[in-house]
Amino acid sequence: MEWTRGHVIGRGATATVSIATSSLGDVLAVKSVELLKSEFLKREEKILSALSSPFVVGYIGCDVTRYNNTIMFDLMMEYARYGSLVDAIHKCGGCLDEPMISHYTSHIVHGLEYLHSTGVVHCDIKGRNILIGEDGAKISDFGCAKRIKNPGESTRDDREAWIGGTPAFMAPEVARGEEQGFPADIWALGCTIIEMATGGSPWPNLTHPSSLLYRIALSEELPEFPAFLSDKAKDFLNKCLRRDPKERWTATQLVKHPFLEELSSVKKSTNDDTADSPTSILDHGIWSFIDESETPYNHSRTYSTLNSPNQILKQLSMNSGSMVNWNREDSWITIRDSEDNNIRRIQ
Ligand SMILES: Nc1ncnc2c1ncn2[C@@H]1O[C@H](COP(=O)(O)OP(=O)(O)OP(=O)(O)O)[C@@H](O)[C@H]1O
Repeated sequence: MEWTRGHVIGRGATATVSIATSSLGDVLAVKSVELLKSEFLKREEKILSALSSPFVVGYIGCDVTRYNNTIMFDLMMEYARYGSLVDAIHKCGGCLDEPMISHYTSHIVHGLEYLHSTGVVHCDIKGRNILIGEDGAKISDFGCAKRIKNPGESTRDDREAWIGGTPAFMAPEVARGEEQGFPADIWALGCTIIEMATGGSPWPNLTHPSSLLYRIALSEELPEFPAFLSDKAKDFLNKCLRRDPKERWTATQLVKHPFLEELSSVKKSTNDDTADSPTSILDHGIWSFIDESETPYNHSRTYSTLNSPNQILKQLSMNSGSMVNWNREDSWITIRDSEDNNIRRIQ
């Protein structure tokens, strides 16, 4: 397919997204990265190309092109003209009202139900990774996603053991480096509902990466439920934000929750259709941020072999390998391991 690159519409930690037009006049979005650094985008392309749902951004194709004397790998997708859910939150004055939250949540839950039924864990659900198109919200950015081959089995291969995502949206078991399965996406969905309701982080008082990870991993706390939400909405949040992943509702259970009953027009059919330069987290001296005198939160039996929050944070770092990068944009920091494909994002 012939296509022409237009202006930039978004920049992530790894890629630049531009608008483009096809020779047939269709408008599309093209996510591009230098071919030599395209490992993550190729992996994203592999996962996205196998998906087809009205609640997931549509895959169009991929290409290798020359741009400004650089060979680029391009992932072509459906163009979501209203940008991300974060853009929608800003446009609505900084937070969404409950009917809008219910509306978008319905789409995201249906998207998760579809992904999980195909064995895909998204691993980075948050407002920035939900796009808004003509027909509603769509899950995008599969750069952290992974396939679980045998969801019912406890044995996991190396890929299934990867831990990734954005710490403010990380489930406790993920923050502890234990596992990242379907329930982790449900926790992140709960955090995204809080993001829609407040326009901010689910953990607003924790801006420091290590404090955030300590709190999520080791405390018994939950993010605060926004007071203005109805009992139905709070009950929905309560089903998502359970610290024990086994107690969280599945996406299939959540689609039937009364909080989403308002939804009438959701299509359920299958669709055929400026970041800073990355620098090493070690260069930033993250471990010097960890105050030995910081009070450890309650430890549970699951990580009894670890006797201090420092060890847990160090284990998280080791899980992410040696080539760890972070990248600030809109206050988010993304950390990736280019060798083992492990990814961390820290707010
Ligand atoms: N299909 C699309 N239609 C419209 N805008 C898009 C589309 N895809 C991405 N964008 C815009 O580009 C931004 C960056 O895209 P994306 O999150 O996929 O990149 P990324 O490099 O994986 O980001 P990060 O790793 O930092 O989350 C999005 O937040 C959104 O604003």
